[in-house]
Amino acid sequence: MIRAGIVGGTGYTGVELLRILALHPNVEVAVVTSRADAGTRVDAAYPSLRGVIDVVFSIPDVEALAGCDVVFFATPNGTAMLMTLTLLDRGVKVIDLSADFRLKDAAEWSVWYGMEHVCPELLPEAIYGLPEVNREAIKNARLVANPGCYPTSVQLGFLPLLEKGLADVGQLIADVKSGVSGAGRKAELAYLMSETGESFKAYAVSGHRHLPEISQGLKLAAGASVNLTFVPHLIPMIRGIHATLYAQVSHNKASLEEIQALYEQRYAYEPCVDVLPSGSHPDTRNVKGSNKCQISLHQPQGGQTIVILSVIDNLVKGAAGQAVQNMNLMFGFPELDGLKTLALYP
Ligand SMILES: NC(=O)C1=CN([C@@H]2O[C@H](COP(=O)(O)OP(=O)(O)OC[C@H]3O[C@@H](n4cnc5c(N)ncnc54)[C@H](OP(=O)(O)O)[C@@H]3O)[C@@H](O)[C@H]2O)C=CC1
Ligand SMILES: CC(=O)N[C@@H](CCC(=O)OP(=O)(O)O)C(=O)O
Repeated sequence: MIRAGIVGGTGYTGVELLRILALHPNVEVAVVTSRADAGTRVDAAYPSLRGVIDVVFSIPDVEALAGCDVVFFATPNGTAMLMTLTLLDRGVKVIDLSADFRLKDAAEWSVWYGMEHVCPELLPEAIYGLPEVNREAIKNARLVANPGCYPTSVQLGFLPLLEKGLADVGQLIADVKSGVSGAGRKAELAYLMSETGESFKAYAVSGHRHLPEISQGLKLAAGASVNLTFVPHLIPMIRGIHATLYAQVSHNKASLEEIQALYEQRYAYEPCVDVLPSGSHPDTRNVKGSNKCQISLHQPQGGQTIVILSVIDNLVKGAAGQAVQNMNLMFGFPELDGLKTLALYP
């Protein structure tokens, strides 16, 4: 049994970590923090956890967290970087669900996140926690930067094409829709039901902070700089991300059948990526609550545009589930421990 700590245990990704870790065979949840709810039993705030989590919310305290084997940060950007160095020095492994360690370039991070990085010296060491790309490095990591939700769906969708040099890297488009839980549990006017319900809008079209993260990953896959247009949308549902990705693949490079075979081969041994039969239309409902990414491929009117559809649950493969997948790799546990949940339907 290892001891796990969660900083930010009352947020959506924190509670999702609790839901998954509560039934994990090798993990005892030892510390769960919340400043607002300190002193309250976790299962009083979240009665679904009665009988499986026996912890009281505490204020974030580095001494208490240092007694854990692994600490998850499910906190707003700029929080994990304040405590990570101390925890690593005390022999604790850290998995950060926020963006503090995702970008390799501290100056670029400051531009997108609007603050100075306090420990840029850790950025080279941090492993980007996308197991489908970095599985071996994750196994030996002390510090994992868990990918963002949009970046997970977009990278998994584009990777096979880019790794094989089949797509025009100057013309990539990611048109992506997220459920409202992607914005976290904060009370804000924009996320009220009466603001988001029965309506649908794009946002941050001129630049979203996930753009540099996605570009960084796609550049590594392609071995060349990429030009990506990324447009996020807020859609009136609670969980789920649907990415519609467009890539130009000239006819003399590959047919749709060859691309389908490439994706099936690339993800054949990936337990959390499921390539659907050609022509399928994945539905966010079919991955809700599970750590799966479902992908399908299309070639409208036989043209040069390949359309890739990629769906995940933003809170699971897009956050807490992927974080547990990374923890399993870091501690040598079976990769799917705690994650063998099927989607809820309907
Ligand atoms: N929601 C999603 O779909 C995804 C979110 N992420 C990222 O994961 C992180 C958490 O997201 P989410 O769960 O949605 O966020 P929430 O806003 O729902 O929750 C944030 C949590 O962090 C705690 N917190 C806030 N400020 C601090 C602080 N300064 N120090 C310590 N704890 C703090 C809060 O509790 P309290 O204030 O009581 O301490 C709360 O428990 C964010 O960085 C987010 O960007 C990543 C992928 C997907
Ligand atoms: C719908 C919505 O608002 N989504 C959030 C992104 C999700 C997120 O939490 O961002 P990180 O993965 O970088 O932590 C946003 O656009 O700000």
